[in-house]
Amino acid sequence: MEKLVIKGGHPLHGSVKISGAKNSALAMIPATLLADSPSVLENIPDIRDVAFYIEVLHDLGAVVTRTGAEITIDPSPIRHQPVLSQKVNQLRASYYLMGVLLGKWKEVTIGTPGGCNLGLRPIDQHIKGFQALGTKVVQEDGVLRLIAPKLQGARIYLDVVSVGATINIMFAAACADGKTVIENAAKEPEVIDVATLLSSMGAVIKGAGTDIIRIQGVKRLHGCRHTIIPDRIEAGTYMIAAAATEGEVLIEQIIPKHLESVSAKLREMGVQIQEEEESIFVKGSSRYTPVDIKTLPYPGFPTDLQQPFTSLLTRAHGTSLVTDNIYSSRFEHVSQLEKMGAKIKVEGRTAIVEGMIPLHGARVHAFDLRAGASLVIAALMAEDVTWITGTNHIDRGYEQLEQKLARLKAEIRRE
Ligand SMILES: CC(=O)N[C@H]1[C@@H](OP(=O)(O)OP(=O)(O)OC[C@H]2O[C@@H](n3ccc(=O)[nH]c3=O)[C@H](O)[C@@H]2O)O[C@H](CO)[C@@H](O)[C@@H]1O
Ligand SMILES: C=C(OP(=O)(O)O)C(=O)O
Repeated sequence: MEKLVIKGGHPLHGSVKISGAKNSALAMIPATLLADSPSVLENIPDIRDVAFYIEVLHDLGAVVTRTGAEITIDPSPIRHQPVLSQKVNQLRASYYLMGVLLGKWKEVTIGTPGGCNLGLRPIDQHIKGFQALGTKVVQEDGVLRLIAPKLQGARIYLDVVSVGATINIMFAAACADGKTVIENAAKEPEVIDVATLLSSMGAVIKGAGTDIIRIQGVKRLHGCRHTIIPDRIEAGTYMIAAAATEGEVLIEQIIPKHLESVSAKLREMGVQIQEEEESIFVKGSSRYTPVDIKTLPYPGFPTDLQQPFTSLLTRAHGTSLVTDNIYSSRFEHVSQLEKMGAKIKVEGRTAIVEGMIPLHGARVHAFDLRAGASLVIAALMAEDVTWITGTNHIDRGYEQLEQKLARLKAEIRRE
């Protein structure tokens, strides 16, 4: 089984360039199918989820060409057919094909989406939105069939703040007749990024980045060129890793504003954070104050950095609490961190993390993407060697992880 082998105890030093945002890319790749001419997406991250999505588009008949971090997607040869491949079940963001293909053909038959196993991940708010736009939904044997003889704009209130539902409804609404209003919409930077792409394609969208988004449907969308925003979760992971190893790292090609909640928590612990226009310099320390983390929709602390942050908290001088308000059972990393010596107790949706615990190397497994990131950070902190399996999860979301870390003077290799 493929594994990452990490010999810890080296402070990270140097600079790291952050790739394009996974969660923008995974919405934009399908979004290009809404157009009637080719689109070019720049700053596409070289990660497994993107490769998978490109394969799904190939299977549908689109022509996708890739040159470095740029992909061109020509949707014109795409055929109307059910999307039932295994790939759909392995990719959370395959749910975006619902909104896109519904917008394009007013009908879609699709397998249920996969992605990280974080406990229950319902898509009832996506469905509620499609239904409000006039869609009939039938679910049987793990397959969803959505049919809308006509998509009609509507007022939709989301019961939970959902990134996926907000974006998916924007896709269908961009092609509906009349005006749609999404209330209690997600405000994540990736939602704004996708709205910007759709606007460049000819859609009429106002309010992205606030909790009320207004979409005026249009008859046709055309191809465009768009540069994806930097991945704030990848950036946050390197910030945490720098702090955890008492390192000094310049995180480049980022939007510091997107990381305010992470910078604030690191500062509260005693990490030095210096923000520039497009970079953040992180300087670790040998003494950290314990802090409490509560994950919330943006601009709150992101759930996707909760697991990596937990590894750092094992170094704090006291006990910290980590509460995940988005995914109540996102604690698959805890049993593995315990193998490395961590003392963490999970009570409901809260992990109680004991500090001042030196971690040691062990054989551990990444059960999901960010659990993998948390184990990599723990391994960088540990004195001796750690073997991490489950690299397929880590590769879903981190471009060239071992190369980037090796450039920061980490001792890491893939076997
Ligand atoms: C591909 C992608 O962009 N993934 C991100 C996206 O996932 P995803 O879009 O799946 O996450 P959501 O924002 O939809 O989920 C937020 C919360 O709402 C709940 N919910 C969501 C939809 C729904 O119909 N019903 C419902 O109850 C979820 O179970 C969760 O508790 O946002 C999450 C929250 O920031 C991130 O962790 C993921 O990295
Ligand atoms: C949960 C995540 O991804 P996905 O929604 O694609 O499973 C993540 O990026 O941490």
